[in-house]
Amino acid sequence: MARGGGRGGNRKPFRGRGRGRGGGGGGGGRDTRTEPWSTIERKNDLFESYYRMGGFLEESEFEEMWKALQADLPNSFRFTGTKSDALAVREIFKQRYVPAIASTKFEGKPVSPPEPVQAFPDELVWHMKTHKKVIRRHAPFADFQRFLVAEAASGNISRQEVVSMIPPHFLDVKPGMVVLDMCAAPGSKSAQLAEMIHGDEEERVQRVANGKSVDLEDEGDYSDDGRSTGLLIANDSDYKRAGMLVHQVKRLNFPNLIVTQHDASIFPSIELSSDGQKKQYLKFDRILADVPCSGDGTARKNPNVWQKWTPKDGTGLHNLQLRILFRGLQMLKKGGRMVYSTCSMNPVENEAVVAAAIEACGGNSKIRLVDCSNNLPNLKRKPGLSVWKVLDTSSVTAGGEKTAHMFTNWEAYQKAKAKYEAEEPERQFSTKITAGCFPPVPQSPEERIPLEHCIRVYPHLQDTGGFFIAVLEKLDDIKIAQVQNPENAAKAHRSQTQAETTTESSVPTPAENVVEADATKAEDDISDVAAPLKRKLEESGDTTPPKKAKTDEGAAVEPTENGSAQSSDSKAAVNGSTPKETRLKPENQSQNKEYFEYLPSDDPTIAFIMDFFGIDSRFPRDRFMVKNKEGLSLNKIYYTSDLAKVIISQNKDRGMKFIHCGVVMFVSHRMKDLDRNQAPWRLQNEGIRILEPWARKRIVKLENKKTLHQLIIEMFPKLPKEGDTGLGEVGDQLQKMDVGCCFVRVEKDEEKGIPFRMVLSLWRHPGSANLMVDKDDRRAMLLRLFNEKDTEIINHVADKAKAEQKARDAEEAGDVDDANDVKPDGEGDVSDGEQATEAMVAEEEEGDMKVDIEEVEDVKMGDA
Ligand SMILES: C[S@@+](CC[C@H](N)C(=O)[O-])C[C@H]1O[C@@H](n2cnc3c(N)ncnc32)[C@H](O)[C@@H]1O
Repeated sequence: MARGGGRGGNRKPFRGRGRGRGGGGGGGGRDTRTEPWSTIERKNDLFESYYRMGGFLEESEFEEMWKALQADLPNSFRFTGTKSDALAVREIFKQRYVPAIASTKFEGKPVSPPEPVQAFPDELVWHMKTHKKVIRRHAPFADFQRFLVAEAASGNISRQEVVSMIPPHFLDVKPGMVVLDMCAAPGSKSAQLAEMIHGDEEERVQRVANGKSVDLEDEGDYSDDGRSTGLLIANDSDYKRAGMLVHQVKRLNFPNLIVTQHDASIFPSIELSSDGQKKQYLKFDRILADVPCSGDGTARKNPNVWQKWTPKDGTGLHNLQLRILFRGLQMLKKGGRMVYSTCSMNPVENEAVVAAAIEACGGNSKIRLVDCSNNLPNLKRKPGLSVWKVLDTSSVTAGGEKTAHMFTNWEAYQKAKAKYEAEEPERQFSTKITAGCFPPVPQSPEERIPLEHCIRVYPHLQDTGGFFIAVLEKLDDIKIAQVQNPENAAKAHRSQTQAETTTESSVPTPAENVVEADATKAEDDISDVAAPLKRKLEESGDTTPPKKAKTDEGAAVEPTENGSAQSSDSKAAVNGSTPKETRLKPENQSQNKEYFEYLPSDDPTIAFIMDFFGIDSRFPRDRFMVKNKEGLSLNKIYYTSDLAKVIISQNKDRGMKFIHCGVVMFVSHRMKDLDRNQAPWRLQNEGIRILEPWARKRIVKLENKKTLHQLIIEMFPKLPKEGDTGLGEVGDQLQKMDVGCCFVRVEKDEEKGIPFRMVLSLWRHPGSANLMVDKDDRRAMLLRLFNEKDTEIINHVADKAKAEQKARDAEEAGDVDDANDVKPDGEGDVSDGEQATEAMVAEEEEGDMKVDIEEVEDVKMGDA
């Protein structure tokens, strides 16, 4: 992973909230409770009755599952990044913290230590029973908690739920692939996908840059001098959640990543450069649709499920889920793979959606439901369902009476509804149930969709939440006739086949499990079979239908399989009207718009920087981007991959909502008297590891752990012009170097206690040197590399400035106003905070190279 600052770097965790299955319904929506989770009664009769009577599991296993669903969820996390780095951090964890926790007692009882989750390879995923609140608050876990916080902030571990880690594993992503994550916020799965696309890029680039050959036996496309040519587009329709996604993926320092904000069900077709004749559109090798869902599989951590579960959560989302899956299948390459997942156990949101989408695409000959029993063989799972029941509640407005009904097929539902409408017209039924919510009824064995290939993960199987995964492969192009209306296509298909097969289904239905609300039965019969379900429901329990897909002004232009433009306006599709041809509207340049402007390959600033650091000519000069309207290299210069550049350049004025792309590689070190092009630029931790293999100048080799320790704990240590610097091997090299930024290269050396390779950025001042790593990351490095948690970090410049300021304040006013204290490593953007400190040093040490402090302050307010 192209992380900056070795395993330190400029990564801040997003501190906003991101719980729940955003965009989903009441059950799994955001956790908005005010009362403590431990006091919430984990009971909901309707919820329990549906899963107990629905024939999901044998009775005894159901009891086990339900008990697990009511228990607290174990803590879990995974080690992230390139495999070698992740394994190194994992070893530190295993050697230092696991034994310590194993010997800990909490409230007099031994604590069960963290354990690797066997479903995942290489012991990279761990879970622990002790509740995270206990770990956070109680002394015996303080060191472990410090480790978790520091490594999460540094991006070396991701605190993610175990089941949420599963879908990317089934997607089988290889470096070089083009991947779309349709509903990506807050981004934990996007992070996994990005890591997979990245592969072992750094090792490969180092080999190429050093004149060695790339190992061609490995899978992946490394034609770009070892760099991964792959790309991830992470999308979310929700503005705020898309913001969370940006914060999450920024930490990855991945130049092959674009964040967009679109309704996934009408995700726009992405234009590639035209070949002069007809337009080319991007098709994806892999697509993940981790769709908004009711989230009833999250009941172990989400009290809303217990308090508000209603079948309407699932039925209300079925149509949106279907449209998203269908749109994904349209955009998939022939031969490509798509994963559909939810954290709901409800078949209406799962198998029903998968079956309806396959039918809408033209059946098994077009889309194959992949049998993944050999993937993640240690994952305990249950097969997908081929038969299920649909639960609905009807209500009588006047008395507020609500009754639950279970239906086994569409025809029975329609009959029951017709009967009620005739006999009890005041009773309101859900309008959301459609034919597609019911099990498919194939007309021939060939038509049967092997829904058992879907994967159900229940809470009791490996002590997790509940989850559903289906893996689909596109075998053939979807013809225009099918590119119309997924819901109507499925409905028409089901109506026809069910009318023909209601009495004799070709899919055997286990009679003993059927609880059928059939209009041919008397009302009393319905009451009998559904007795446990028939009850008055609290008004609050039957929530309004879940949030719908946001409308999207720019509707999609769908390139059909043969390349012509064909509308896929899915709103029209849902309404049953003929889809209109609509196009992305070119967006006006507005105040809020993010600008993505590429610099020309002969840009003089780039030429200067490349020369300053001696960057090999094989490093591309045409992928640098700035984020100002004028396209000027002012404060920050970003780097993106080639494909990201093509996509951004070709589509930014077509109405596509790009909200993030690029890794900050250089930030200007402004100096008043120097031309901008001649001013030295800072290497940013975000991009340093992408550039470093190609650098031939301004490289400092750090070999001793002691020197590293000193550079971490001392900010701005003195660097005398001659004689002993006190900075070990690094001091000698710095003495021979001009003022400006440089790479500090630290090679992995287990004997010396350096567990992985690091690349850090350092500014050489006339009289001092400073690692450009902020205090939090310095502390994280001390903990990780030296197991030191209390070592003080000395900032020579800030200490001096603070003392001077204090003296002035005392002299002038007496009272010191804390708010005006010099804050050398500001709270906000790390690099900007560093810049202010560097500015102070420059002013003091660099004399005539005066830093324009006002400009630096401007940068802090909002950089272009
Ligand atoms: C289950 S969450 C995704 C979790 C995410 N994959 C992860 O692993 O962090 C579902 C997401 O879908 C988004 N969403 C809801 N409706 C959508 C739509 N029509 N198009 C795209 N995203 C949508 C929600 O904002 C929410 O962030």
